[in-house]
This record gives sequence, structure tokens and C-alpha cells, in this order.
Amino acid sequence: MSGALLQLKDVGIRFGGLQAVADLSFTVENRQVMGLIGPNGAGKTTAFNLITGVYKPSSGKIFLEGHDITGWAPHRIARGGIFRTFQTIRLFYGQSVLANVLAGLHLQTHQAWWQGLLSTPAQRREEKDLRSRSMTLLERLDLAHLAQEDVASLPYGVQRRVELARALIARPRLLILDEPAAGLNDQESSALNQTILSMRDEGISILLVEHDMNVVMNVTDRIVCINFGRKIAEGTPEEIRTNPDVIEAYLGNDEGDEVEEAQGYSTGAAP
Ligand SMILES: Nc1ncnc2c1ncn2[C@@H]1O[C@H](COP(=O)(O)OP(=O)(O)OP(=O)(O)O)[C@@H](O)[C@H]1O
Repeated sequence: MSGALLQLKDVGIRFGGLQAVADLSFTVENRQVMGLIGPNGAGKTTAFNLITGVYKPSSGKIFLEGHDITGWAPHRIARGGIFRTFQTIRLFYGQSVLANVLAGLHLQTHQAWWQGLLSTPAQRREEKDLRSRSMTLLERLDLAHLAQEDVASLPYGVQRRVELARALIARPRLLILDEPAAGLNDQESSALNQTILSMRDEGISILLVEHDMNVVMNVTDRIVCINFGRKIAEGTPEEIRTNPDVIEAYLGNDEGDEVEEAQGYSTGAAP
């Protein structure tokens, strides 16, 4: 099924004298991986915070499947199906992998608060179902054998997978990933690529901020590039790779290497 899932129309926000995001418009379609790229400080994380309701836009509108969600609180947006992971790991240390994944489901349970005190048959059934769903997901992400381990004892790359599982268990319609490949080794990063593509094939749309251009170029269907809070280009990975405005935005920036690397990749022997 195609069609617009998330739409930003002329969205902007000011922090005092700084226009962190300005007139930003783009659409994420159903079953699409959209990349959001731009140099440091371009406004990518701010855009994520606008979409997830952490910040209210000073201007513009945000729509989820045609419904105006501008200004909605974060938990309401999450209930609408938009989930995110963060640049830095935010797991509950001291808790098991399974407990962390189950924590991602708290928005989905249908029980009244008092049922938690009484442990009704309905509650026990629901809990059993959720555990089995969690275990299926852990198996898929090669985490099942670690289900009872304390997340704090696991290597960084594995912790990032647990975060992904915690976001996926809620069955998001749009998953927002903030630098998911940061700190991953090559093997972990290519496993992440496969996971992103298989999520898309299952019908989840993904909005991805990532500095690793190889990940961006390999998994996205389209890319929006922003600089100083404004969109400077939008297109397919191939179009973005060769766009002069994008190249210029990255030149003279520490991240220039990343674009050169991606351009090398485009002409290199990589598959
Ligand atoms: N809460 C805030 N208050 C004031 N300024 C902010 C706030 N959040 C972000 N900014 C500023 O807005 C601009 C965009 O920041 P943002 O973190 O969105 O960029 P980014 O593209 O995500 O950068 P990076 O790639 O380094 O994570 C920056 O100049 C930043 O300093």
C-alpha cells in the first residue's frame, strides 16, 4: 500500500533568535525509508522532536495519515504509531533484555490501571501474549538467548539492538531512528541495514537520521537534506549524492569526508 503516512507542511521552530527549523516540508510514504541528512547542527534532531511532539512547531502543520497532529503530546503521537530511538542509548540498566522490550509495550496494553493490582485472568492472558510476541521479536533480532541478561552487561552494539526491539514491539507505523549505526562495527551495521529493509517490507515506514553515508545510501528510498534548518534538496540517494547544494553544504565541514566516501562508494566496486 502506498500513500502519505507522515506529512510536514512548512514546519518551523525558533529558539530565541535561532530559527532551528524553517519552512520544512516533506512526506514519508507508507513502506518507505526516508533519510534525513545534513551537517552538524542542521536541525535534524529538532525535526525529530517536532514530529514526536517534544517540541511544538512555531509555524506549519504535521499530519499523520491526513490527521492534523500538530501540537499533540508525545504519548498521543506514540499511540498514533510514531515511535523513535535516540542518539544515545536509553535502556533500563539493571533490568533484563526481555523487561526492557516489554517496557516498550506500556502504551499498547488495554487494561485499566486497577487490573494491574488484581491480576485478573484478562491481564494474565494479555501478559502471556505480550511475552510471546516479545520472544518472537527477540529471536528475529538474534537476542532470544540473551532475554534474561541484564542489558548493562551487554556490548554496545547488542544494546542498540535491544533498543530497536523495544521500539518494534509496539508495532509502529513510523519508526524514527536517530543515528542507529553510531558506534556499530561493519558487521553490526550491515545487519542493521538488513533489519531496516525487512521492517520496511513488513509495512513499517522509517525516518532515519544517520551520519554513516553508506548506511544512508544503502537503505533509503528517498533522502531530504537540510542545512541551517531549511531543506536544500530532496531526491533518491543517487540524486542526493550528486546534488551540488548537498556537496557544498558538507564541504568545509568535518563531515565532508562522509560525502566523499559515499561518492567513492557510488563509483566503487561495492555491490
Ligand atoms: N532546545 C534548544 N534550545 C536552543 N537551541 C537549540 C535547541 N535544540 C537545538 N538547538 C539548536 O538548533 C540547531 C539545530 O540543532 P539539532 O540538534 O537539531 O541539529 P542536528 O542536525 O541534529 O545536529 P547533529 O547532527 O550535530 O546532531 C543547533 O544550532 C542547536 O544548537
